[in-house]
Amino acid sequence: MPLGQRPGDKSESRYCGIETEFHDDMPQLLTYSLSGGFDFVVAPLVDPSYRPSIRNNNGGATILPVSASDLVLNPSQWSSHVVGKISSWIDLDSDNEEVRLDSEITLKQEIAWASHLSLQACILPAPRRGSCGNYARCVNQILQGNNMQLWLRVPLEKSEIVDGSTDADCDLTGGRMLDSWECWNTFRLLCEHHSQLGVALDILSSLPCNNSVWRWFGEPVRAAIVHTNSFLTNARGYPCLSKRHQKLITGFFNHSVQIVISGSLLHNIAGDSGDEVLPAIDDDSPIEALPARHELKPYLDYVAYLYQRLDPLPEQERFELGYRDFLQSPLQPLMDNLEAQTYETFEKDVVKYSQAAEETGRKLKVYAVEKNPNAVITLHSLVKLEGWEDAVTIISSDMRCWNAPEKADILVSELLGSFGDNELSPECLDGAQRFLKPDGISIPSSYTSFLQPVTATKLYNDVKSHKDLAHFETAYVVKLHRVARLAPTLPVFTFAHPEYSNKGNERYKKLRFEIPLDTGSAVVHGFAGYFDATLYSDVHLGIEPSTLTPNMFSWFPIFFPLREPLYVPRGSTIEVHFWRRSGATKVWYEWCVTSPSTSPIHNSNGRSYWVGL
Ligand SMILES: C[S@@+](CC[C@H](N)C(=O)[O-])C[C@H]1O[C@@H](n2cnc3c(N)ncnc32)[C@H](O)[C@@H]1O
Repeated sequence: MPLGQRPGDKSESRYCGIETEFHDDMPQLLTYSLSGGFDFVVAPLVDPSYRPSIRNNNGGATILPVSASDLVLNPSQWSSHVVGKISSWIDLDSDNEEVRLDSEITLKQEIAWASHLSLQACILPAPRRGSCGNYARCVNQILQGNNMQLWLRVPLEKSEIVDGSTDADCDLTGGRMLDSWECWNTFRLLCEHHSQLGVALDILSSLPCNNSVWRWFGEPVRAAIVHTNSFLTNARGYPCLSKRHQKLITGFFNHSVQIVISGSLLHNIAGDSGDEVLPAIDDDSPIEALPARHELKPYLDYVAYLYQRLDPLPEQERFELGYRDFLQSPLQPLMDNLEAQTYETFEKDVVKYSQAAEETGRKLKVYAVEKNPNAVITLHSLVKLEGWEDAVTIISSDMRCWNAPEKADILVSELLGSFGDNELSPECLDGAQRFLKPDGISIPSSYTSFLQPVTATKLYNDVKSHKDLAHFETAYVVKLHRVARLAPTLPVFTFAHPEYSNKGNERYKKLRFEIPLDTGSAVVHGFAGYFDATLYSDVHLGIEPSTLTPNMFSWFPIFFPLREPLYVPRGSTIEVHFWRRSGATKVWYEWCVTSPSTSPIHNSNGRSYWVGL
């Protein structure tokens, strides 16, 4: 039973699961959990006392002691209501060879059984030590030949590094406090960022600082396992969460992370009779109705309350849902001719036009210069429709080569891309300023691009799926959602108009991003880009996050990927170089990183991505 109705939210985060112990009557366990309101169980599939070597020592091939025959549920019930929990005793990096071998056999058997049952995902136990090479090798091997999602369990815990400690062979459950993100990062590096490898975060009573927590939102976190001991008690004795926990859970809802309740009942709620009878999962199910007041229902109710309390998604967000983290090629309005439906989308963005609208009280004479012959036809119809024939003259020409019959007071243009100058506004306006009076002005009068480093596993995997260099050296327009912004933006290139100096439009900028110390270490998959434009005087318009113009949807951010994810140790500075370069027929960007490690120069000579002049 989903947590509630939220218009537009079709994401996984509507569902809440429960972690259970091994139970040899899976149908009963499932009925109890589902009729208690949970949507799925995270359950061990095999008896935890099972050890392959003991079976072998006994000399007989016994069958795997599983929690239930596959026949007790149909495949769609298994798939939608059960997430497999791999035996937590396994230790693939143990010094004890027997434990190690038993662990490997068990892991493979359990995943094979889970695949047979059609489960969508299994949760892997947290690595027991910092050095987890053999565990990762086995998981990586499984990932090569299986469609199953594997979610590595890691605690969301404090990230202070004890002086002098090393990662190697440090017991994660022991006294020294390690950053659990490091453990995850090592594991996924060993597994080459496999797209089916995700994270299940254990949420405990204490939370690390905000920066450390929020870096997880760029990682493939699939489940948040909230322990009953992280709940506080309200005045009526019911479970509730601290403000910080509430904010975190809301963040999970917004990022399609499923909540799983784990642990035992720690709240003594007076008056809960527990004698309700609820129906079984569906009519043709073999599962019988049972007395079903689940003892952890108060925790579920509280999570549902947090979900239902969320504001409805604003209409714009709903409209943009399908674009979230979806890579698009930037438009090339100069080289290509835009289509009617692209213009239609632009024109729906009222905010963009109202920012520039001005009541002059003067009679205006307008030359509308458009190089797209198809758009020119539309413009003629529009002028007729509006009765503007006396005021507007339509010119079908490229502004760079049109010979204006008279000079203008104001040059109004709309040539900006997500990164400001990336649709070649500088080149077009330089060409057009010939027909501006010496004291004439341009709207916009200037624009600046901005960049910031981001963790964006989903985008990285999407770029990587093309299996070529060119896609790693291309900029994409994308509605960023599952990303962690690791530092405030920094300005990159500024262009002002009219521009009478001869400095040209090539640019170079070196940027240094300081990652806050309390973030801990992080990984950078690329750089998010934005722009801010000064239209005139103090009127601005843009998508730079700290100053963005509300309710505007014409521009999503731009994303410049890195060929290899950049590991950024705690307290590091990221040094990035960006170039805007041009040739006879094209303009392009090149970029690289020189600290904390060095990347190749991306898109050298515009070999992979360029904008046509
Ligand atoms: C971003 S669109 C403007 C959309 C328009 N404001 C609307 O809402 O429909 C940029 C327009 O400028 C035109 N354009 C780009 N470069 C040009 C140039 N050098 N000369 C004339 N028109 C140009 C494109 O064909 C396109 O129609």
